[in-house]
Amino acid sequence: MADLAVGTPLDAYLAQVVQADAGLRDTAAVVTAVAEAAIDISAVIGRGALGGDLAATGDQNSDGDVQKALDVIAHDRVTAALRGAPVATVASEEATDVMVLNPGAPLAVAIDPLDGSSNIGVNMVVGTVFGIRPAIQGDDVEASFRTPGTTQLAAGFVNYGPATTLIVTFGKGTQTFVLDREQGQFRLTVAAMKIPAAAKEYAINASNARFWDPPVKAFVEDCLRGSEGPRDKDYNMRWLGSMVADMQRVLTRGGVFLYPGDSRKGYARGRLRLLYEVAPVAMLIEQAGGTATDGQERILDLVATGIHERAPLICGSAEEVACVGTYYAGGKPDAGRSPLFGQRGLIRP
Ligand SMILES: O=P(O)(O)OC[C@H]1O[C@](O)(COP(=O)(O)O)[C@@H](O)[C@@H]1O
Ligand SMILES: [Mg+2]
Ligand SMILES: [Mg+2]
Repeated sequence: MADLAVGTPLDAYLAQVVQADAGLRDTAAVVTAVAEAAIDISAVIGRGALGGDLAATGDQNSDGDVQKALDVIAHDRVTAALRGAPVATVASEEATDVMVLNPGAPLAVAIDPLDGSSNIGVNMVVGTVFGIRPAIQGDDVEASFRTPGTTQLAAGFVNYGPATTLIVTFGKGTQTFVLDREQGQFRLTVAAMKIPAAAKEYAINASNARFWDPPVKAFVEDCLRGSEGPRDKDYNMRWLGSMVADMQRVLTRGGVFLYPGDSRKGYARGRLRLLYEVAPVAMLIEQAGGTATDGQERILDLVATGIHERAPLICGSAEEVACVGTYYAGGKPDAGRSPLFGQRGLIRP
């Protein structure tokens, strides 16, 4: 693919993707559909409470989360756009079962229509996540989603932040586009995102520390010990309550994001869902030179047995993710001897 100038419109970029690989024509059409829905959703979010209470609660979704008005608005906008694209089936966070849109169409799409729902109503960053796979035809509508993340033809997310951005990959690097509101289109700003291998920033919800598995406790403990501990460097911490927001930071400046399994009821495999959050992000991260595991296994090799199945996610700068892996493999000193916290670790009995 030719180098692409900053400012290249999304449709011109997609034309080059298809020119380089005609087999991606339908996939590019799906990205166009998601981008068009995202422009609408961005306008709804940009009006805030002037457009009504976007945080108004309704029913529960299949994962037990209370749906907010914006969850449903985003779900309706994205699925309506996908109905006009070559999409056979959709697995959405906001629909209990697989949705059949266009029987016989070539693609299956997993979507988190609105990621970061706890940020709705407080003017914080939220997003839309998608992963596109070949559709497996036949009566079993879930079959297309019981394949590993390596079958994804493309993946991406939109961030409704100070700028509305689209971060996408077709398996040849990870690109960033920004919504040009005057032109009403996304335009290229980064042709190939690169995650630094080393980092000094970690993202985890520290309020769950007492529930974490010992390797995670030990890793975070050593981050807290900073240059006085085995990591031999001082860390910064971030947790934005919105996976897509944390991921744009990790993709842009490195770091390690952790949503591990923990001992809370229902959280043995963490909180994030494999098909429409973890696998799309894993493709973006790997295509930007990072790594993504569940602590031990490569995320993109995992196969979901149910469309709302959860998976732990440890991803970002390769050296940091590898370091977490050594804790899972039992290869790190017991931080319980930490001089910083005496015999009792800060977060371990
Ligand atoms: O509230 P917690 O446990 O810190 O979890 C925050 C995580 O939950 C999520 O909001 C889950 O996604 P949804 O909002 O789409 O359900 C992630 O975006 C975010 O990283
Ligand atoms: Mg989500
Ligand atoms: Mg969601």
